Amino acid sequence: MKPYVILSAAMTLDGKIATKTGSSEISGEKDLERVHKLRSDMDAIMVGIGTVLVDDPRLTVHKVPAKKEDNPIRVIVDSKARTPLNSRILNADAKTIIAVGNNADPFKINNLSDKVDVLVTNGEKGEVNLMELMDYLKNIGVNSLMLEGGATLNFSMFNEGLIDEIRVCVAPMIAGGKFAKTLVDGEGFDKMNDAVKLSFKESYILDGDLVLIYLVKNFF
Ligand SMILES: NC(=O)C1=CN([C@@H]2O[C@H](COP(=O)(O)OP(=O)(O)OC[C@H]3O[C@@H](n4cnc5c(N)ncnc54)[C@H](OP(=O)(O)O)[C@@H]3O)[C@@H](O)[C@H]2O)C=CC1
Ligand SMILES: Nc1nc(O)c(N)c(N[C@@H]2O[C@H](COP(=O)(O)O)[C@@H](O)[C@H]2O)n1
Repeated sequence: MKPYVILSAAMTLDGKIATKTGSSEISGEKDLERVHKLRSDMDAIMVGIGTVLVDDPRLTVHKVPAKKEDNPIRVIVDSKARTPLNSRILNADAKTIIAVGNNADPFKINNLSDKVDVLVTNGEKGEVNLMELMDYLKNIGVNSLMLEGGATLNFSMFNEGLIDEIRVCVAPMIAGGKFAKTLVDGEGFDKMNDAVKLSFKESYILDGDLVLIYLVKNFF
């Protein structure tokens, strides 16, 4: 069992979601309003620890008028419980769940547990078991989940067949750089035959940003 998962991201025309230094202000204001309306419609929003460490995101609805109850549950994929204790995702603006692996330091888990919910999962190599996490979320009533990156988590989620839809903003910019993160990094697939197949749904322009919506076709 799993929630319906929408991958949401902004990238430059050359597919980068951040520069090599981690700078990632890509969407224009209108596009950010679109993203935040989507956040308010979703039950939960998920990012990887890489994104938390670089961006210190809030993951709340703050670009359009909203009440505290409009904020989705925040879910962090953090196998070693590295989330800094002063991170903004630990504040009281919304419920937060940190998913860790079974080798995470119990002391770090305890510190995080004082502030938010911590879920210990059983990934084979100590990573967060994403299937187990999806099952847990669905069981607590999360029917829709917005995946907001980053590049490494996006690949794992595709690799495990957990993404249903993609909504991406393509901004009229080129960032370049072989060390800049792209929409999907991770290990990548070996053969193009294994690539995730998509079906085009919709596109439109928001103040120069191109919004593309695709459905994922090949569930296995
Ligand atoms: N433009 C945009 O729309 C967005 C841009 N970004 C940018 O992306 C960058 C961060 O991306 P990235 O560095 O790839 O980090 P991610 O946010 O993708 O986090 C990846 C980390 O999550 C942890 N993790 C635990 N279990 C898993 C698992 N099963 N699969 C995958 N990861 C797992 C790993 O760390 P560990 O082993 O320590 O647990 C891994 O290194 C930042 O620069 C950020 O600004 C991010 C989101 C959106
Ligand atoms: N849609 C979108 N456009 C961009 O240009 C972005 N840089 C991002 N980044 C994602 O949003 C998070 C920040 O959220 P808060 O404003 O702090 O709530 C960031 O961590 C990325 O996940 N998204």
